[in-house]
Formats: sequence, C-alpha cells, structure tokens
Amino acid sequence: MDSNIIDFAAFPRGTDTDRQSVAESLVNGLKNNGFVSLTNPGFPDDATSDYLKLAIDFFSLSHSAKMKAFGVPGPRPQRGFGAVGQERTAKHRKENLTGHDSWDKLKDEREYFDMGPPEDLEFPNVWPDEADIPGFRRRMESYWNMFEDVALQIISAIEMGLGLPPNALMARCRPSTGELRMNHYPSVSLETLAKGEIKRTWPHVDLGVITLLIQDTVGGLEIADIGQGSPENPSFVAVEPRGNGTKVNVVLMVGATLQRWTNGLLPGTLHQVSLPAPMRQQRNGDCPERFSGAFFLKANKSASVAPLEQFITSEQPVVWDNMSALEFTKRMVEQLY
Ligand SMILES: O=C(O)CCC(=O)C(=O)O
Ligand SMILES: [Fe+2]
Repeated sequence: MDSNIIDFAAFPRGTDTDRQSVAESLVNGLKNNGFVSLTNPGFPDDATSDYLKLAIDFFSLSHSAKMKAFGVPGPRPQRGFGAVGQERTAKHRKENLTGHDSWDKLKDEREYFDMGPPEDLEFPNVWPDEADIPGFRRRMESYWNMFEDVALQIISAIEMGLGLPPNALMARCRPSTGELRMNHYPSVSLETLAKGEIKRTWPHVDLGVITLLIQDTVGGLEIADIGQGSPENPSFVAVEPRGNGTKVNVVLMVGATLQRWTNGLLPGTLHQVSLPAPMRQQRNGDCPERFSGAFFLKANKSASVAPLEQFITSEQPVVWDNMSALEFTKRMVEQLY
C-alpha cells in the first residue's frame, strides 16, 4: 500500500484541472487501497482536536449522567449514548464468528454517542442534561453541520473522479441523514484482548455512504489491505494518526451504501480497532484509553441503495436487494444488538 495521503485543499478552491486531479487521485485511492487519508479536508483549524476534547468531556460524565441520553437499541437510526458492549460490530460480518461458538461472546470494548441531523423529527436526537455538560448540544449541532459540509464536498469529488454527471450521487445524499459519533475505548488489559472475544472494534464495514474518521494520537485503527489476505483472514494495516510527518486530519472510508451504488467498483472499507502498533509485542499491561470521532454520511431516507445504472454491466450484474436507504439502515442496525 502506498502512503495514500491526498491533499484535499485544491478541490473546493482550485482550478478545474486541480479539482479533476484531486478527484481522480481520491477515487484511485479508494479503488486501489480501499480508503484514503486526507490532509486539509476543509475543517476550521483545531476543529477536530476540539471535537475530540468534547468527547473526553462527555465520556468523563458519570454513568447516570450519560444514561440520561441513552439510545434505546432497535431497528432504527442510532441516537444517543451506548454503553460499553452494547453495540456488537462483530455481528455484521459472518467471518468474525470463525473459531468462536457464540455471537454473544464477541464484544466491542467501547462506549459511544451518536447524533443524527439536528432537525430530524422522525428520529430525534437524545441529549444529556444541559447542566451536566453545558453547550454540548449546541456544539454537537454545529459540528454536525461542519462534518456534513466537508462530506458533501467529498461526494462531489467522488462523483467527478468516477466520471459521473454532476448530482448523480449528490441527489441520493441530500438531504442527508448523516450521523456524528464519538467513541471512547476505555483502558483495557492486554490479557483480556488476547483471549480474542473482546476487541476494541471488530472488523466491519460502515453502512453509510462514506465515513470521515478522526482519531487521537493513541493509534489502533487498522484497514484491510485490498489484494492481500482473504475474507476469512484479512491482512490489516495500521492507519496511524499521522502519516509520513504530515498532519492527516481525516481518514476517508467507503461505506456499504457507496459500495452498492457503485456496484462494487468502490469496495466497502473493512476496518477494525486493535492494539496501537508499539504494543503488539507486549503481553502484560494495559492498552491506554482512546478517543475517536466519525461522521457517517448517510443517504436521503427514501433514496435507493441499488447501483447506479452506469455501474451495471453483463459482466457485473446486480447482486444486492433494492430497498430505501432507511430500510437498509433499519435492517443493518437491527443486527447490531
Ligand atoms: O475508532 C475508530 O478508529 C474506528 C471507529 C469505527 O470504526 C466506527 O465507529 O464505526
Ligand atoms: Fe467503523
């Protein structure tokens, strides 16, 4: 895998030639490596580090304060707080069961908070008490808009890089039902992780269109190397918080919806959260706590998750069911608990 870092600055601001060049490198990176790391994705200075600081503030609340924003598990878009072990990412991938006798034992050692569009009345957000964490709701709503703006710019770039007419993907995204998440991985003993039933996050593909992922400096995010390994035994490569001395602001991943829209041309990014690279040879001790943030750009609720006609050929027929993006979310989320 090459360094796979793309400077996105020229896409929103450059000439047509610059924009085309960024768009093509982005799509080639997604096709060949399954993800890309972006510098200058378009966030205001310090926004991503401030977002991670807000995550620290939220997860430092008492359990009872966090539970005031509890997100009831169910077949619907995820909202609110989920305690450690509640979401079972392992269940999204049948290969994760290999060598284990029950799904119930495969757990993710992480807690999380999810919010959907600020104005969503059908699946409203749930919030902690303002008195417990003043300004949390206001700041999250503003971050949601910030992440959505950048994600939609990236959709324009992907559209261009794929040679699609303008709006071909955008029309299925807007108004988006994106979800902004914060993750906290508590400190966990290496002995617990070595048993193989509990992971920080089990291998999975996110279900939205694209994911923008930000992480603190602990490390541990790993992405399957396309072309290496097999579905039963993927070959994971660490995606360090900073690459080649360059400040990488965001990791861009392909979700299951975009994989479907492109009929598999852009493969869904298989990823997991494992030990930070320097701890791999260690047997004893604790893996330090870690924080990350993700924006899952999700399609308009009524958009289809079927491939665009441009990607359907006799060699590459459609292999997935057609349904609305909302139905797809419900089916996938239902499997997670
Ligand atoms: O924490 C990370 O780096 C990845 C989190 C993740 O995969 C997710 O929230 O879907
Ligand atoms: Fe993920």
